[in-house]
Amino acid sequence: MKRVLAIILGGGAGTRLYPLTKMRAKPAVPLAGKYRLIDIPVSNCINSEIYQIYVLTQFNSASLNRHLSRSYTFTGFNDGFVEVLAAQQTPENTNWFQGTADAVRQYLSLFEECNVDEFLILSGDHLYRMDYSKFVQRHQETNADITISVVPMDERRASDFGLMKIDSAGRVIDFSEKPKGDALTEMRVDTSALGLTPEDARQNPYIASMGIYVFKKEILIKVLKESLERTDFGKEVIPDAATKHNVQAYLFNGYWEDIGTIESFYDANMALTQQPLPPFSFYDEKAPIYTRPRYLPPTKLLDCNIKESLIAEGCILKECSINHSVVGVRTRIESGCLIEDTMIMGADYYQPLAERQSGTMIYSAADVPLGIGKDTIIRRAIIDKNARIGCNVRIVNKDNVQEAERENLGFFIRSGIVVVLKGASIPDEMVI
Ligand SMILES: Nc1ncnc2c1ncn2[C@@H]1O[C@H](COP(=O)(O)OP(=O)(O)O[C@H]2O[C@H](CO)[C@@H](O)[C@H](O)[C@H]2O)[C@@H](O)[C@H]1O
Repeated sequence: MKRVLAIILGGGAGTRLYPLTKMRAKPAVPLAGKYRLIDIPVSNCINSEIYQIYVLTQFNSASLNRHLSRSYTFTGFNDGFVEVLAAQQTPENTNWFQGTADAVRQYLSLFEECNVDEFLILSGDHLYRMDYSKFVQRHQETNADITISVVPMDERRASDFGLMKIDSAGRVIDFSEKPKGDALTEMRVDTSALGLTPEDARQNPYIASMGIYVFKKEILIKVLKESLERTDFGKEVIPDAATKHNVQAYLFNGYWEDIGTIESFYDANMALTQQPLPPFSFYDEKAPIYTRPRYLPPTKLLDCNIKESLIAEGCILKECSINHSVVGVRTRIESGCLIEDTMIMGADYYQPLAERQSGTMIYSAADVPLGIGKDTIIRRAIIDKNARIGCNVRIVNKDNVQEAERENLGFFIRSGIVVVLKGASIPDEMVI
């Protein structure tokens, strides 16, 4: 796939995943204990032999650059790269990216210079494994101007997506972005035409866009240059293109989740612990998900009771119970803790022993040692990196709150899930 350039949409203002995006660009949000969101589309590209990859982000965080430069260094024998392009002020443009199409438009002159035939536009917040070479091949075979990857969708979630109608040759003849009410019903189709069984077609009567596209190079340039007021692919560019160009649908058969909200991100991480078969597995020798090599020591488990959980490398876990949880790199959990239905992202460094011991007499929240202190109970939470959680803390959402912003206390509650902020200190005995 030498003649394909991948452009990954790495996130706008980052409000949907806030507070995980408080201190980092969305593609740098940690996933599954040792990866970051950006590892998914980048690994899919590498496994599909696409090595020229740009990542568009609204802001350029140090952790994203560090991660990409340490993870994806291609050898000098090919022209591969993974590079971040951040929204920037220029004399011609003083605005941030106004939407997905605008983000691509602002770097169009750079993309125009690339010696490729197709642009592959991807999202930075999806969990799936896909061979893009089949997607591109289908695009070429149908001589499409644009090809949209699609999945069948059920009634409950359909209005969160761009929906389409297609003709018998797979050509998109109508596209509606996130329709509601009558407009939603109007987009119902018989998906058995896509090869679904009658039962599956009844349960999934919509064709949803995955928000990932293959564009012929000249078509992307044309549609972005012809009407500058169109700033979003799903809302404006694609619906308009469907009336003028050969826009094709490519059916993706496999697990795919948009994990761009706190709830869907949490659910996707929890689903990784599902037994016997999680819907997505990081273990696939033929198509691995890559990340940064860290050379961490093996995890130490001292008399722990662990069920249906993922434990990353370099952790030290003492006499604790962990159930249905994801525990990230370098996590330290002291004795007597109970962790359930929780994602702990881990730590970026080990705290020196002397510093941890000085924390045995805790005078302020800042003195709480890194990790999770003795006898603490955590349920249905996300604990961001480098958090310091004291002893005998309860993070259980005791009042069953759905939404709360307690930034000064070190946590948020989003969709009933407690999110402890990166680097936050939660003092001994605190109950959330
Ligand atoms: N200003 C910006 N700069 C850089 N990146 C940005 C950006 N704004 C958003 N992004 C990124 O672009 C991707 C698409 O995000 P959007 O919020 O625009 O679309 P949404 O996911 O709602 O719908 C889209 O994806 C769903 C599938 O999830 C489709 O059904 C629907 O038609 C399609 O519009 C995400 O990865 C997001 O982080």
